[in-house]
Amino acid sequence: MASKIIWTEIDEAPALATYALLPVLRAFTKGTGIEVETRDISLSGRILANFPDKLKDDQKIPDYLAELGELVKKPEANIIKLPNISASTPQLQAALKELRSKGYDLPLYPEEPQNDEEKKLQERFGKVLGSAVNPVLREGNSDRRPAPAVKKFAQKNPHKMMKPWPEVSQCRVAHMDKGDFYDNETSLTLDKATEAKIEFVADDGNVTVMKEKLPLQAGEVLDSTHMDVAELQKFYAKTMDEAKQKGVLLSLHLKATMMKVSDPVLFGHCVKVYFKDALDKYAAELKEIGASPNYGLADILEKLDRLPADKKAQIEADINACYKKGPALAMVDSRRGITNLHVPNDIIVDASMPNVVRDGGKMWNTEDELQDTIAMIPDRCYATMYQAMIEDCQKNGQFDPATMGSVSNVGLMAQKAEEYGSHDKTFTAPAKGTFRIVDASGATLLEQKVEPGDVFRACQAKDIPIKDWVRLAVERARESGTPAIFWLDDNRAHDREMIRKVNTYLKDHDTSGLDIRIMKPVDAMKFSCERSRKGLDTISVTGNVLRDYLTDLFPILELGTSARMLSIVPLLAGGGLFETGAGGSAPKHVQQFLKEGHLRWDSLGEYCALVPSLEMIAAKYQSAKAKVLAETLDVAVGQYLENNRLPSRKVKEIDNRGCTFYLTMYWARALADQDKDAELKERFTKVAQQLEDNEAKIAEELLAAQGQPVDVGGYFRPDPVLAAKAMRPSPTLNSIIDAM
Ligand SMILES: NC(=O)C1=CN([C@@H]2O[C@H](COP(=O)(O)OP(=O)(O)OC[C@H]3O[C@@H](n4cnc5c(N)ncnc54)[C@H](OP(=O)(O)O)[C@@H]3O)[C@@H](O)[C@H]2O)C=CC1
Ligand SMILES: O=C(O)CCC(=O)C(=O)O
Ligand SMILES: [Mg+2]
Repeated sequence: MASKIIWTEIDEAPALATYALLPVLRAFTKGTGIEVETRDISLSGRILANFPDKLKDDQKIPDYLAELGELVKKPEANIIKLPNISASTPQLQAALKELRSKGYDLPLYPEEPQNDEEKKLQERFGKVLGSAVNPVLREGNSDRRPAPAVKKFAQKNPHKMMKPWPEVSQCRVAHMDKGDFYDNETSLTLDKATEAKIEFVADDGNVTVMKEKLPLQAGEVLDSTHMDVAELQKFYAKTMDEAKQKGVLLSLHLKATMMKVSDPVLFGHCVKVYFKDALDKYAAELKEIGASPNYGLADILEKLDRLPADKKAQIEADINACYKKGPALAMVDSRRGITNLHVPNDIIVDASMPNVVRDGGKMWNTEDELQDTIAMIPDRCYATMYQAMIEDCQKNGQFDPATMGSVSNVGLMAQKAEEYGSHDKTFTAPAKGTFRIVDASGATLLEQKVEPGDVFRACQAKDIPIKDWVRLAVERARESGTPAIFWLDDNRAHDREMIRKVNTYLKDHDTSGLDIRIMKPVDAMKFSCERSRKGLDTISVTGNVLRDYLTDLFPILELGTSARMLSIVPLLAGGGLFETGAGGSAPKHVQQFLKEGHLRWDSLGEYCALVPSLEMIAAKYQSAKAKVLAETLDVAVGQYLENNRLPSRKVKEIDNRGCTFYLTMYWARALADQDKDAELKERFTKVAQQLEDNEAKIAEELLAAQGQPVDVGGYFRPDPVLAAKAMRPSPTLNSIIDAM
């Protein structure tokens, strides 16, 4: 059987970086029996794969995501997964616009479907919206941590992004104290398998089936909950008053990309409350032009163009009056006047809250200065642990990356665990009534009484993944000799079921001498912060959402970016999914690249992910060559760090292309210097020599490419020829690599 690495083609900065790195990987693995194949799972690729009927033959592409979704269930899976866009509606619209302009005859996305046909079309697009990729590929739990060399490097060369916490800080996390998902949650563990359905029973007795088939396994944990939107609006209004009165910034932190059904609605309510005067006054006009607060203020402003000029001006003036009346909003881009409420995917909580901590409890104001913010995270399931960290900083000051210990994570993720698999079970209540989950016998398993507009959701966590998660936690605790803390809250219905399971499954393992505890998220956060400040490491063992949040939070503080994390998904079927870093696809990096030819993306995550991927081939196929490649790449990564070849943020200094060049040179040198494989040694002795002899020339050629705008022929679907040209601007380097 061929040993194959699948490299995912994705979006934005990591997609550009791939144009530099992949040719190197292919050249290095040539003749070793390792094949490197790509699969396009980018947003644009997924759109095209979804509409073959609308495309010419030469425009069609296969549904690679579905193919990889099958592959991850097989033992031979070995996939390098780079971060991809989880598209919010505005991102989908932008991608569609680009594709249509490139001659792909795709239908428009109906934001507000008017008939059955449009509804069907919306559903079809729904497949590519939001976090459409990760839940399909993540058929395993998550092991995210800094590689020892990376952590050591970060302590020796602490990043300079940390700002001090002020003596007096008005920063706080504001959350609801009733009516949120946390408050309303009910949960149970299935004692036997059944095929359930979700129904909505209106108070007038009318029953609507919301989800026809909900197969449930024995032993799985099933939850239901809802967000009371009247309480949510009250909460927003109250917090806005508080921010106004205290003279601090107001910010909202949600995850509208991943939580694609619930969070745009939660976001929309905030837009509605903040701009209430204007939106209420012109409700009829806004409806007519199809403007929805759920897509953010930017979308509303754009659609105003559909109105006569005087009406547009009136509405704009009224919107501006809301800014005067309300608290100052945190800005995403103060120079362009883009606020926190403009676009739902601009404030993605896992990435945005760590920046608040990093910046001393502040966000940017309209003057382009940092200012204290009240950070609204409506739901208490996850808000309170952020507040615990903020309090820790207010008491003890900023964390010190030079000395702080690491908080790594073992996350329950497999088989669409918990909230991150709830999109097809999330509904907005059409009326006053009850959502109920009914089993095959007609008995109600769980139910939620709701008011119109409330957001209902059901979540599942299957038993096999939970067992595997506990196993992985014990294994990590044993291998690292580090305390492992299960972040579970016995005040949450779901977590109570989980605690029972954890206690049961821990008994399957030898835990003697290990420090394994279960703590509430707030206490676990305090405990982990305290240890980290003392330079001690701690493993957080969490559910899917905290996995996501904590693996950005601590790495951003410790390493400057979560891109430097090792992010391994040991698949349940025995294969491996190697994610590159724990962050996203960095749209800002692309903007900078297009403007001034400097790509500040750090591919360390990609370099690091390749090591276990090659190790897996070595182990599975007894490939001595793969083993040597893995060992030498590990050495090269060490050299890359030791010699500080990380990308600069500034134009005309080393960028992604230079970084990948140095990694290449160090890797070649390590292969030349090893003695386990004579063939590789011979081959790479020459290559290493060539690269080293030409180091100055190559570095110069790479720098010379910077400083002017770059055209890669598109944002969501760049032209591969132009992108390759832009990302491989050194003829000297190219000739060495291409001759291999
Ligand atoms: N696994 C996945 O597939 C994930 C996908 N996403 C998707 O990514 C997109 C952007 O999300 P967003 O929340 O802005 O998060 P990002 O992680 O893309 O960006 C946040 C910031 O983190 C820094 N950063 C991230 N990766 C790197 C890297 N490799 N090198 C250097 N700096 C890095 C950058 O800081 P600076 O600008 O200061 O340089 C960047 O602006 C969204 O569409 C989202 O859905 C998000 C998370 C995970
Ligand atoms: O899939 C997504 O939308 C985001 C995933 C993510 O943020 C993570 O896994 O850290
Ligand atoms: Mg994340």
